[in-house]
This record gives sequence, C-alpha cells and structure tokens, in this order.
Amino acid sequence: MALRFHKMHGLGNDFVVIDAREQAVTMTDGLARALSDRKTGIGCDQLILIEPSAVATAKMRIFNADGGEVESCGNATRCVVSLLGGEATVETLGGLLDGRTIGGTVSVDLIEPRFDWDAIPLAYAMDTARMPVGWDELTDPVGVNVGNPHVVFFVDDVDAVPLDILGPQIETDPLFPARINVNIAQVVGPNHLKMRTFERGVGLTRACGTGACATGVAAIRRGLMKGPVTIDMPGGTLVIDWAPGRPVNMAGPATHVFTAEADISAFQ
Ligand SMILES: N[C@H](CCC[C@H](N)C(=O)O)C(=O)O
Repeated sequence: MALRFHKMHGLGNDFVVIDAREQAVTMTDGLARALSDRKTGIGCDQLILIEPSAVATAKMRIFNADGGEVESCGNATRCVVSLLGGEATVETLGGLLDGRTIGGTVSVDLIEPRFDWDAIPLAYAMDTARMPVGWDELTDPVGVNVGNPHVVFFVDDVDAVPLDILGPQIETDPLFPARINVNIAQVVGPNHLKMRTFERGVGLTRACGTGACATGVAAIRRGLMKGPVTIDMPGGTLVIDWAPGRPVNMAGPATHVFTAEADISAFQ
C-alpha cells in the first residue's frame, strides 16, 4: 500500500503526518508504533493523522511512539495548522484548538487549563498547586491538564537532573492512572524559563508544546512570573501566554522537512 506522508517538526519534536482525507488509512496502535520506530520504520516522536471533521477545519489524531493514542500535541498542532493553510481550527480528543500564522510563527490557543486532581488525572485527591510528592531531587510539583496530563517540577539546574532515569519512574507511577508527561523547569530570568521534558509514551524529546504550555501556566499559577513567558527547550524557544480564566496560548515555528511516498505493505 503506497502511503503519502509529510515529515515535519516543531523545534525538533518530530512527526510523520498522514493526511487521511486524501488517502484511505486504517491506523492501529501497532501500525503507529511500527511507523514511528527510528530503526525499522520511518521514525518520529508522534504519528499524526489528519481526518475530516464535522466541527472544525480538520480532526487531528495523535499517536505516541509507543502506539498509544493521546489527547493533544502542541508542536504537531502548529505543524497541522501550517499544512492546512496557516489558519485553522483543529479538533482533537483534548478539545478544539484555534491556530493562526503571524509572520513566520504559528500561534495556537489550547484549552483553558484544568487543575482539579481528578482532571489531571491523579489517583487520589491532593493540592495540585503544590503536590506533596517527590522522586529523589524532584519534589513539590504542579499538576495541570492542558488537554493532556502534565506534572511540572521547578529545579535550580535542569541540566543537572537525571531526567532519563527519573522520567520513566514518574511517568508510570500509580499516582497517574493515565500516566503523565514529566517537565522540569528552571527560572533563568524575569518571564523566562529553561525546561526539559520526558514525554508520556515517547521519552526525552527536544521540545514539548503542551509541556511548555503546562510549565508556563505552572510558573504563572505559582506567582513566579506573569505571561507572556519565554521558554527555552533543547530544540528551541516557545512563547507561552496565559492568565486565569483563559485558554493557554503557544507561539512558535512549524517546519515542513519533506513529503514522500512509501510502500508500507511490509508493516501490514
Ligand atoms: N507525549 C504527549 C503527546 C505529545 C506532546 C508533545 N509532543 C507536544 O508537543 O505537546 C502525551 O502523551 O500526552
């Protein structure tokens, strides 16, 4: 079966984007995992499917590298908005997301963040502004759902944290019944953060759009700063804006690397 796909990325968080409105594609967790594999497949952090929508410009389905379908993906949303002509409403499991292109930057409104323990979700009630939990040097995090679940730890030096070791422990802790995206952040200036993410279902990525949104919201909610917040990740910088009662906004680049066609019958 010939499959046409776009290889894209948002600050190095990379995607295989398949437009299922123009070709018949039956995506399964197994096929998503196989295509995402960097050694035996095409290779990406997330596999993205564009489908028709009755309520938006298009529907976007998101499959992590482990094959699991999830609610939201900020960097991929910018890529899909740019593919759809630079202005679009994108339907996801995490909500309807409005995006527009301003200069070379794609700006997307995610949802209004949710902080209730059972909206993160957590396995039991606790204050999500200062969660009384810890894993080695990572303690006292903020829990927030921006369409998908995130925990945010503030640390003195993000580069000194063994996130490759602590990330998987936290991601799969029973406290998080849907697992969790793990973010660590360091204040490097007024309204300026440096952060790294261990993503649910993927691992360490060069950038995480929803992670940056969750981290910017967490810093503002903690009173560390006000929006807009500049956030530096290993793959580059996003600007996050939010105030209580509003959707969180993320602005940054979307890169279309190439379009190709592949015979994927070996995967079926
Ligand atoms: N790993 C995330 C999905 C992708 C998030 C990230 N790539 C982004 O840009 O938001 C999750 O399981 O919720």
